[in-house]
Amino acid sequence: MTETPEHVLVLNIGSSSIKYELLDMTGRHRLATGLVERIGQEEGTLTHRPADAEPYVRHEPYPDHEAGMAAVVRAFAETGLALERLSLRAVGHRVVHGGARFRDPVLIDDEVLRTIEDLSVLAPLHNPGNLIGIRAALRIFPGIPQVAVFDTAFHQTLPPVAYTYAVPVEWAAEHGVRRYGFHGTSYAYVSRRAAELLGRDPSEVNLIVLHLGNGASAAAIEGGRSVDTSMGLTPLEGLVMGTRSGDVDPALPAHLARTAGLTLQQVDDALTRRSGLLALAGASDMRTVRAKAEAGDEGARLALGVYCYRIRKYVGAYYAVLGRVDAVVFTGGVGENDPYTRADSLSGLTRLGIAVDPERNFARSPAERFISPPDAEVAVIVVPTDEELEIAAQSLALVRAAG
Ligand SMILES: Nc1ncnc2c1ncn2[C@@H]1O[C@H](COP(=O)(O)OP(=O)(O)O)[C@@H](O)[C@H]1O
Ligand SMILES: CC(=O)OP(=O)(O)O
Ligand SMILES: [Mg+2]
Repeated sequence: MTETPEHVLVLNIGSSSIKYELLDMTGRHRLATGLVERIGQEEGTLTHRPADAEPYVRHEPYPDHEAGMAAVVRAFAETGLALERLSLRAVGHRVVHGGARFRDPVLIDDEVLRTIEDLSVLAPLHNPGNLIGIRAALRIFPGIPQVAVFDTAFHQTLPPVAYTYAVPVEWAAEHGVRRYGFHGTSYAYVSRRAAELLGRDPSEVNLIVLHLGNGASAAAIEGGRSVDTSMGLTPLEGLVMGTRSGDVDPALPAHLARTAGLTLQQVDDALTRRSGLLALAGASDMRTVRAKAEAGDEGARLALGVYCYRIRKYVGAYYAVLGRVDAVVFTGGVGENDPYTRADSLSGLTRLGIAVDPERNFARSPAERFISPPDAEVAVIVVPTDEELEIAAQSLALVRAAG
């Protein structure tokens, strides 16, 4: 018997880009992936990659997300995969900030849209783009269930001691001031895969997971549930990132207002868009930073030192939080591909049972793999994340449950 294919389109939309994947969830394989870049600029680029044909590339202006989405639909049609003929089961959207409201994926309606809009102030690099994309998709795919999958949802299990800031309590009640955490879709996927690789049920394993991409965060996962994570009220707290500072003294904005005359907006903008690797090394992309460091650039060397030192501090902290750690797991573009970051950030931790085997660590491979020595007390594992597959699976499960 041949099964009816179940197609899900996944959209991960930023302020000037649309990343998408079309998955056939029956066989769990990708039919196409793609990216529209530089939306709103004079010339944009669409790169569409069908699974079984040459990439389809277009250079043309995409004045807004609607135009970008229309170009995506066209790219599918011109490469022989008309979306309307596939009868999509769902469109799954990555939404970064869901506040305390969403523990699970939801079908998008006007009220959900309003809540995502209200939360935009807490994720200014992410939610506004997510919203524009959702609205465009609602118009382009009328009648197809649209599902929001939130980065914050997986961290709704954080205990009060981990999510409470020691600040005036009315800020929490009136302004939602607490820690939320992000990259949850990635943590859900990666922690389940890590448990499988360890041959144990997720409820039995304690993990420290390091999601190191453009945005970067760490999470302590106890028995499959997130109990602490390094991002907080917004995706600015915690580790050093491409353009974000991560942890700083909270007195910094007031200090700069008094001494440099900067406005709060200017400081916020600098900490979000002009800090991190970009500030210290002059580049936000890890590959460029590594190349500069190898060429002797002192700023790039310091940036890498600060980046890895911050990760090591969080690993130590989460070891203390968990008490027992079965594995440290690396994921995200940097975590999956940069053996130097993995080695540096776990150096000096042998007393905790954490070590990286140089040969395994430097072996080039895109696959899931152990990089700790064979007899290590704590496993160190690389697990390529797949947020799109997780979003598609969660979206389909919701649509099926909704009948
Ligand atoms: N081979 C590599 N070595 C070091 N860093 C890499 C490598 N490949 C990708 N990266 C880094 O991964 C980061 C992007 O991670 P990714 O998870 O793709 O980002 P995003 O958060 O946008 O999804 C960039 O800093 C990039 O330089
Ligand atoms: C929440 C977040 O930081 O996401 P990204 O890594 O995609 O920027
Ligand atoms: Mg990512």
